Amino acid sequence: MKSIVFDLDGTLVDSAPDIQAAANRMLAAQGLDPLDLPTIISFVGNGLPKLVERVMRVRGLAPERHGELTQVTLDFYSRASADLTRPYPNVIKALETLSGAGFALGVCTNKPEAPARDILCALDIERFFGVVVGGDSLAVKKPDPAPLHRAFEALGHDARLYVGDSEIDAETAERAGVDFALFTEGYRKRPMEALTHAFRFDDFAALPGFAMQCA
Ligand SMILES: O=C(O)COP(=O)(O)O
Ligand SMILES: [Mg+2]
Repeated sequence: MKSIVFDLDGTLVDSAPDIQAAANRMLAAQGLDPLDLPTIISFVGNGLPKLVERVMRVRGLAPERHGELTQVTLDFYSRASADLTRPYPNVIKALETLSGAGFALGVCTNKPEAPARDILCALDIERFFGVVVGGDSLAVKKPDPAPLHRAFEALGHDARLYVGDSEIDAETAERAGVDFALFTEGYRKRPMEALTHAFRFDDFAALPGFAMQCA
């Protein structure tokens, strides 16, 4: 039976509004103007430390303060990681269908593991997942294939599918040697044709049919 691992931000959940709120609270604490949602979305993908680095660069903050301001942003985010974050339409139904059909499910995200787990719990979808690998769970992050390998190893099945929304996810799947399904409504920057994928979908209602056909 097949195992399926999901990316989190821009794939299972639209989380950018809470990420934006945390980044803007950090900026406000420095007396700086907020950033709009499209700008924040363009900074998501390589994990929270990288997002803070990008926010600092556009607001002219000294790079030496990166460690401190990453912690400030993470503290704000940890206190409110699921206030505005919602699953995309039909995500919960798809997870129910897939787990009911015997698929082993997991999460591999570049978001730090603690807020990733908090979000899954707050949205009551943690029960579907046998493993959660975060951006700080290992020494390396996606697009290094190690976090994805770790997730699939924990699920313990051979046939493998990774579901994600970004160029980072497509590259990670390619380097890990697993099939990739692209959710087209997330935070991708390049045209969907530019990303290697076995399947693409704009509605989670379409995913179980594809997964079952290749299981
Ligand atoms: O936290 C990020 O920057 C990206 O997270 P994701 O890997 O779940 O898309
Ligand atoms: Mg993503």
